Amino acid sequence: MSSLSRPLRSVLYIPGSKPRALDKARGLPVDAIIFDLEDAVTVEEKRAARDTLAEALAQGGYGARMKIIRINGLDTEWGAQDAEAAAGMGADAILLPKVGAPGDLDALAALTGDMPLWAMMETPAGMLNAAAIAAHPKLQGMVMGTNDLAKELQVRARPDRLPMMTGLGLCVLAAKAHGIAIVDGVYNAFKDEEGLAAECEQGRDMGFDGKTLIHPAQIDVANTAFSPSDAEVDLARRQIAAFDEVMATGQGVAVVDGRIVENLHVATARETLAKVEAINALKTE
Ligand SMILES: CC(C)(COP(=O)(O)OP(=O)(O)OC[C@H]1O[C@@H](n2cnc3c(N)ncnc32)[C@H](O)[C@@H]1OP(=O)(O)O)[C@@H](O)C(=O)NCCC(=O)NCCSC(=O)C[C@H](O)C(=O)O
Ligand SMILES: [Mg+2]
Repeated sequence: MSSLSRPLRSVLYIPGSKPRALDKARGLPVDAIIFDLEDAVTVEEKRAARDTLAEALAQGGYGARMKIIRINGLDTEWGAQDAEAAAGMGADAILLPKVGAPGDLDALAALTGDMPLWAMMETPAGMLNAAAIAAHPKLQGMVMGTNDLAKELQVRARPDRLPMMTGLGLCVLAAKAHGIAIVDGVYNAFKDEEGLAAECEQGRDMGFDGKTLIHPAQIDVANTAFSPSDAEVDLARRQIAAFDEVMATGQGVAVVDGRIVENLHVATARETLAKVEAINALKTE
């Protein structure tokens, strides 16, 4: 399944250094896991985390969840060895932090061969170069790094994320223009369900495929927010049925709930139903 066709509602970071969390993740209802060797791992644990992670992945048990390994930057003492090791761990993709330009991905690809790549979008240069980064032939997905971005931009945290909007919007545009996946940044207050739900809804409305998470308590909120609601599914079915009906009479526009339905709306409706099917398929795998 390509990154675009698989559900990415909930994407959980797991520190590669924590065997208990690595084990727990085997039973968590997440769509994807980011096995982290970067910020969630202390300097002292960096090398050992690589081995701990390799063991956990060799043992398996992560089912249909997408497996992404976040390595350290290639400008660090661990990056190159992380990249070479990660390429052999059976993951679905390798995620490079702080991507500023397509050349950063070329450097990674030279170490990881045919592995699909993902990019952390979390620097001002990354925002300005988002379109060129998204166009990289090996790139299959982007992850917003809103903590690093806030630090670099020296902005204040606000519930409406206004200071982030330009960057978030540029990255969504870039990902959509190049047909790759894009996942929103983390919500740090992991015990604040209401705040998380509001931020998930904002991300969903902006076109993100899902949310990156830091704690299991955040999974249900993200899965709900990024799944089509019952009302959306019902509307999609009625739009398709109404459009089929008018088409049979030689017309190209139907009306449902007082709004026009044309072939582009039917395409969106079909995507909604396909998403539900993909989510259900994940549950049964
Ligand atoms: C935030 C935490 C440090 C909290 O940990 P802890 O105090 O252990 O939480 P709990 O006691 O509530 O944990 C309950 C059980 O859940 C397991 N657990 C906790 N977190 C995870 C997880 N992420 N994945 C899997 N399992 C998890 C615990 O092991 C407990 O299990 P059990 O003992 O069996 O009951 C901790 O949640 C944590 O470390 N989270 C990850 C932090 C992280 O990954 N940070 C880096 C990513 S964020 C980032 O870098 C984004 C980006 O780059 C940017 O710039 O924005
Ligand atoms: Mg970061």
